[in-house]
Amino acid sequence: MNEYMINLDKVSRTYKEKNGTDFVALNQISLNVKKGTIHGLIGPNGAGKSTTMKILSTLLLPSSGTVTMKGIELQSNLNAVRQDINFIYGGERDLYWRLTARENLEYFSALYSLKGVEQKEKIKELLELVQLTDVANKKVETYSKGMKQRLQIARGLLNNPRILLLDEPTIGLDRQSAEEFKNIIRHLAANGTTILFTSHYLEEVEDLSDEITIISRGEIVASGTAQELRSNIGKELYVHAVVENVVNRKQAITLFSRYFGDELSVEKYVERTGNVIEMKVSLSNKKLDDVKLSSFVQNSKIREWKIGSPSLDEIYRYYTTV
Ligand SMILES: Nc1ncnc2c1ncn2[C@@H]1O[C@H](COP(=O)(O)OP(=O)(O)OP(=O)(O)O)[C@@H](O)[C@H]1O
Repeated sequence: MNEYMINLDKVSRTYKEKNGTDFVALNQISLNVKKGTIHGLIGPNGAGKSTTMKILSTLLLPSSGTVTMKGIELQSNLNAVRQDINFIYGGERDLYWRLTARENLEYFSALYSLKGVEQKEKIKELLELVQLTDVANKKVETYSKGMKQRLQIARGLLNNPRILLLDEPTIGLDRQSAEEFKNIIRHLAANGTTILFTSHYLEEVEDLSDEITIISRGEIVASGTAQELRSNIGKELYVHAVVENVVNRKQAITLFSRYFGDELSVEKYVERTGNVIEMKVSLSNKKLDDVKLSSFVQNSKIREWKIGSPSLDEIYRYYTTV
């Protein structure tokens, strides 16, 4: 049996631009999401996240490549796949504000042919899960953003989906509402639902995801657990230094190289503001000696430095900074 609930194999998607030319929004992306895991998809604006989510939620067909969900090839089995997936977009779309939460769920459950006792039971169960039982008979327009978003989850679970796709689900939520939302997501994954979500909140992505994929300009640039992404770029050491009075990037790198020689393996992320160069370098030598490092710091023009593992934000910038 395929352990992957979502599998994209060399999937591309092209959009026609107004001037008639083709724009490649996704370029041969391959991605696997294991059953019962939470997978975060991150990338800059325009990277192709929503396009990926739309393809998986069957709203958009890929231009080429193969999409397999729960072991079934998507393109020729749309109905079979649709039964077992659902998607939730962030923001406040997809709900009828003049209706109560219960009425919304009754309406949407009818679309899945749920009726009678079965429908009643399902709605009761979901209202409890998202903690809206007490306000179930109030109009949605009186709800806070967090409550609306929890109702969206309930809506998205009406068909007992085995795969849940969430596009920026916590957008606009305050910390506490986002926390409540994440707890529901964790609960669902623990019960076997496979979850793929996009977000621009990297802290949240790291907190929630079993695996993370970084997409940039329509291509997947990294994928794995946060730990794997970390070790891919930084081995054990990661130096963040602010270098002053250095004329250019090359000279800043030379400063590091003079001390660390071949151990200096990556110097991709460098930002310059005035005459301060902020650089993050990974060093291949895991047992970097403290004496060597402090002598380096004293003798160079480094103003601040710290050693540690790269944060997801640093990993993200490393992979998405051109
Ligand atoms: N219908 C369309 N027609 C033409 N180009 C499109 C269309 N939809 C998306 N694009 C382009 O495809 C690229 C990928 O868009 P997509 O919405 O998938 O990115 P995204 O990663 O979700 O970005 P964001 O974080 O801003 O939501 C962008 O350059 C976008 O302008």
